[in-house]
Amino acid sequence: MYRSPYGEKEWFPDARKAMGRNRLTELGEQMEAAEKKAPGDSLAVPSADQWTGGPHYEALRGAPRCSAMVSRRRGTFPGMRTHDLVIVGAGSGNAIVDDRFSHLDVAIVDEGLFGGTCLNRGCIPSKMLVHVADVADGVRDSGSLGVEATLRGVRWADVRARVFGRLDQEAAEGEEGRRGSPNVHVYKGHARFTEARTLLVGAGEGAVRIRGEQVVVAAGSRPTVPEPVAESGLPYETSDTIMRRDAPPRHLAVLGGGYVAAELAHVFHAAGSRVTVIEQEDTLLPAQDEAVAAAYTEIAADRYEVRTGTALTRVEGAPGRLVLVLDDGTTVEADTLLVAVGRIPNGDRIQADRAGIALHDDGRIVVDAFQRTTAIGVFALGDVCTPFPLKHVANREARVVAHNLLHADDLVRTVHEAVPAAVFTRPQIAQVGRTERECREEGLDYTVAVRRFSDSAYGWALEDGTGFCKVLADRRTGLLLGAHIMGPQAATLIQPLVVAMSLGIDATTLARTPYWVHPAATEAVSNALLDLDLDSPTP
Ligand SMILES: Cc1cc2nc3c(=O)[nH]c(=O)nc-3n(C[C@H](O)[C@H](O)[C@H](O)COP(=O)(O)OP(=O)(O)OC[C@H]3O[C@@H](n4cnc5c(N)ncnc54)[C@H](O)[C@@H]3O)c2cc1C
Ligand SMILES: NC(=O)c1ccc[n+]([C@@H]2O[C@H](COP(=O)([O-])OP(=O)(O)OC[C@H]3O[C@@H](n4cnc5c(N)ncnc54)[C@H](O)[C@@H]3O)[C@@H](O)[C@H]2O)c1
Repeated sequence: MYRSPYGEKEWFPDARKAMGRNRLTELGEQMEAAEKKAPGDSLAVPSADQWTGGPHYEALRGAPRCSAMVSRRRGTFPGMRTHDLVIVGAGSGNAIVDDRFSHLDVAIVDEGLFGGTCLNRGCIPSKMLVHVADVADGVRDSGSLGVEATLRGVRWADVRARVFGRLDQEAAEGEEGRRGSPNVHVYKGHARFTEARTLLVGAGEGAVRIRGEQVVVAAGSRPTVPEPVAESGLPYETSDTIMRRDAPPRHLAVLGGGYVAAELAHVFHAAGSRVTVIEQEDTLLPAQDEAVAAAYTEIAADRYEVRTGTALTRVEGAPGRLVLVLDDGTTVEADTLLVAVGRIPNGDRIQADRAGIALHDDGRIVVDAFQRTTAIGVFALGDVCTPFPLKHVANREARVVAHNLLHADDLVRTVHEAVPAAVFTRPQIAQVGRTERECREEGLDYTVAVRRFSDSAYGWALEDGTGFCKVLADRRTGLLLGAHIMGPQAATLIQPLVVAMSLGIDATTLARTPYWVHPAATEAVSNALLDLDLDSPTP
């Protein structure tokens, strides 16, 4: 008998019941043979032929019409509701359903607000607050431009009301819109699998069992809380909570020096908080290119108290008078602690094993290039599975899943090449492709060029002293390997470099073929490209 990768548990029990033992055994043997040939995570996912399009998938697609399933549809198992499609997670998962799905009976399940992390506690509120911080700091720094202006303060309560007044309304309207849709059923509650493509939503007497012919898991991720913080029993904030505070902290200690720390330290510093950032690595933003990490750490140290190369041992004190004890023997006293040390995918909260859905060691759901999990009929997308926990990636994966749900015989892949990212701090930071360290570690024959904003006319206008564009290219082909920008509007300036990397346009062609507006900040980009020392530059 076939033993699944999940131990004794049968891999697809309902299909097994519906189709009989032989076909499942055959499928299992094929998977075992594939695993022996090339072991690894990706092989835990059934091949395209096994999953869709092939004879096995056709048999499984037929499964709902088999007698066992039909009897369920007729209500042999009272309480079970069946749908053509069940989506767990109304963040990026909610974006799947459009007019193409109007012929299907769709269920959307969420235990929280529609719009998920991005709308309610992530990208959008943080960027709305960062813009306020940019304006406030712009006023503070305006003296260097010869403008006499004094910042009288940031009206936090008004800012918060404006930001969340708008976003809460968006979330509520998003849910109402779905509830009003004739083919969509909304379930509110925590969902976990009980068996293949079957979920229990909610708890206790109100719990509902639902089943999908196809299921999409878009359950996102949550902030990691390290043990010393959790065990202290003392209050702490995460990105989920801190943006909705009544007032900025007097002294905010931020544990972690990554994305969330860089953005929210900027927000609260601009709003009047004193800020201390604690990062276990030797620089802030340690995952960035070394030039960016070093430059940003220096800038941050001018504004905040920065403790790098040290980890938190324990939290003492009392609410509002926290004492963070660090492993270098020092302490930080603060009234508020923001925990910003990364996020955990929510795959561990859905009883994935009961549905035959495999997880990576880091908790992400295993998916193949078509976003298919190891369980037939179950897709995943976004933070719960992706190696790039970013909203534009979740959106792309949602588009791929939407297509693949409807076109089992013409699947499309998610391409994770040239994924850009931006840190919306002051100054902005953006990146695409490899860091210089990655180029070195991969032994690539690369060349690098750096152009400072202060070398271009627009940099003079900005009186910018810290911004730069760093580009890395393959010396022989001239193709870009990576790009890193720190400075005003870096998140926008990176885009031509993303386009070039995605479309295979070499650095010289990019610099010389299109016109670049003079005297715009983009000249720092075009000039960095022209500075590359390439073996065979195109004319
Ligand atoms: C502070 C912050 C700022 C960010 N800024 C940016 C940015 O500027 N740009 C960017 O690209 N990315 C940013 N991100 C990352 C981005 O928010 C995420 O990558 C993206 O929102 C993930 O989308 P998702 O659909 O995978 O998950 P989510 O949006 O988290 O959606 C998951 C949904 O599933 C629900 N759910 C989870 N488990 C269950 C369950 N068992 N049952 C029922 N419902 C469940 C949740 O309630 C949630 O609504 C930021 C993140 C944070 C925290
Ligand atoms: N602008 C954006 O796109 C944006 C903004 C915010 C968040 N995000 C997403 O959310 C994710 C989570 O953000 P984040 O800032 O929480 O994580 P992160 O991975 O960006 O940074 C976490 C930092 O905490 C440090 N760290 C870990 N444990 C620590 C400890 N015990 N003590 C001190 N330092 C510790 C790590 O070395 C790392 O530098 C990001 O990876 C990103 O995908 C994106």
